[in-house]
This record gives sequence, structure tokens and C-alpha cells, in this order.
Amino acid sequence: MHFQWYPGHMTKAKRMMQENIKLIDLIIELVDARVPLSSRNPDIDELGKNKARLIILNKSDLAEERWNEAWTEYFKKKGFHVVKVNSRKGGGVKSVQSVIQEACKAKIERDRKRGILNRPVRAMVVGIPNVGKSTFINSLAGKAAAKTGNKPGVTKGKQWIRLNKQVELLDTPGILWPKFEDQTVGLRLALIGSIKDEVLQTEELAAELIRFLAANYPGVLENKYTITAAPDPYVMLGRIAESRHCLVRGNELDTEKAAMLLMDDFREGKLGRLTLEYPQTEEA
Ligand SMILES: Nc1nc2c(ncn2[C@@H]2O[C@H](COP(=O)(O)OP(=O)(O)OP(=O)(O)O)[C@@H](O)[C@H]2O)c(=O)[nH]1
Repeated sequence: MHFQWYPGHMTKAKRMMQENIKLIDLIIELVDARVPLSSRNPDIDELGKNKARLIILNKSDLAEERWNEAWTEYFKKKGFHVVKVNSRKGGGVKSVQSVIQEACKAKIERDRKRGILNRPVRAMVVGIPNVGKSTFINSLAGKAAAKTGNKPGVTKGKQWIRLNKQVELLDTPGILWPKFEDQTVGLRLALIGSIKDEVLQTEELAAELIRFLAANYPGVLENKYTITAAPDPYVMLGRIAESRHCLVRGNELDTEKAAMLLMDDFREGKLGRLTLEYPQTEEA
């Protein structure tokens, strides 16, 4: 399977990011807790090298808790401040404000020594498409401050949002461009829905997910769809189609529809909390 990104958008995104980074003290980088490395772009380390850094493990409700803990430790060891969040429900969001203060301690101290008191810390949220930037900003700001949507690329507009006396947030999140040179990264991003569905063959993608689940979460599909295991992922897809009555022309199995159903169930967490990449493996 081959993945492509829209380079035009990404060039513009990078230019905007460079402009906006000049205005801020802290970068709040959202990653998807199911794929914390594949949903990062290490270019942000270079772009934001003099800034305070905070990583938000977003969608942590969709990932396995023991791996959320492991990834938290992983990023802390690398020197980041880290908070686990479920932006949709607001879980973990409350603790973000205090961690922002903590992450910006050095800057606040520098200001104080120069006699600058009570200047708010300025922050910006960044992340790849669909990682939850708008939802996170809304949740943090406590109102519908940024537009949200479930398709990549809906974020627009520009303004500062005052979170409290100490913190201001740029209302426009920075869109990071995923690292597409690596096909494994591309596949993982496609699985979580960060790449537009139209450019991908759903059945192929579903087959990849079935392979991954058979190896790492055996029994999950069998339980969810009340089917028996088969080594061939396409046979599994047929069994899901059968079990869920996905039919075309009256009685033929509609595996395309079954693939869409499976992908939706996975992305919405209906197969349970599943993590797609693990720190040990990535470090090895
Ligand atoms: N389960 C779960 N879903 C989330 C969470 N955060 C965001 N979402 C969902 O993820 C989808 C994308 O969220 P957005 O906030 O629009 O993402 P974005 O990063 O602003 O997307 P772009 O505008 O494409 O850059 C929406 O359907 C959200 O409801 C979370 O913590 N948990």
C-alpha cells in the first residue's frame, strides 16, 4: 500500500508554523496516544528548539492504559512535560494549566529577573491533522473557541484565547505534516483515520488492521463480531460481513462495507482500547 500527502498544504503549514512560533513561549504538541511516534513530526523539535515543550497524549481513552503510562515515561525521559488527555470528555484537561506553568517556570523566572511581572505565557497547540487540536482547545478554553470536525483539515481563523491571567493561547493550531517517507508510519496514520479515506482502499487497510489485531490483540475481533478466527484477513473480513449482514445485490457478501464498519468501530474505540505502537519496539 502506498501513501501520499498533499505537499502544497504542508509547505504553507510549515511557513505559518515558523511565523507563529516566533510569537510564543510554549509549544503544546498533541500526539495520538494510539500511535505517539507516528503521529509526531520530529521537525517540530528543530523549529521549536528554544521553546518550552509540552506533549499531550490525546485520545488516551482509545489507547491501552498501560501503554499510555509507558509512553508518558518515554517522553518524560526525553525531557518533555507530558499530560494524558481525553479532549472529547475533558479528562486530564484540568491538570494542563498547572503543567503549563511548570513547563514555563524558566521563562517566568527570566521575566521576573528583568523586572517583567505578570506577563502571560503565550502558547500554541500543534499537531498533525485530525489529532484533536480543535477539540483540545475547546476543552481547555471551556467553550466552543475553535471549530471542530471529524474530517482532517477543518481548522481555520486566528486569535488569542485568554485561558487565565497567566496563559494566552493562539486559537489557530499549527498543523504539522506527518512523516510519510516511512510506510509503517503512513499505514498507522491511515489506520487511525489521519489520512483522508478517499485516497485509500478500505479493504486493504482493514486487512492490515486484522493482521495487527491477530498478532497483538487475539480474540478481539472474534468476540466483537461473534466469528471464528481464520489466518487469512480477507476471510476474516468475509466473516465480519456475514455476521453483520453486509450484503450486496441481495445475497453477496459486501466486504467493502464490512471493512468500513470495522474501521469505524476501531476508530471509535468500539473494539476496546488498542495501542498500535509501543515504546520498547520503537527504541529497539
Ligand atoms: N475519543 C476521542 N476522540 C477525540 C479526542 N479528541 C478529539 N477527538 C475526535 O477526533 C476528531 C478530530 O478532532 P479535531 O479537534 O477536529 O482535530 P484537529 O486536530 O483540530 O483536526 P484538523 O482541523 O483536521 O487539523 C473529532 O471527531 C473529535 O471528536 C479524544 O481525546 N478522544
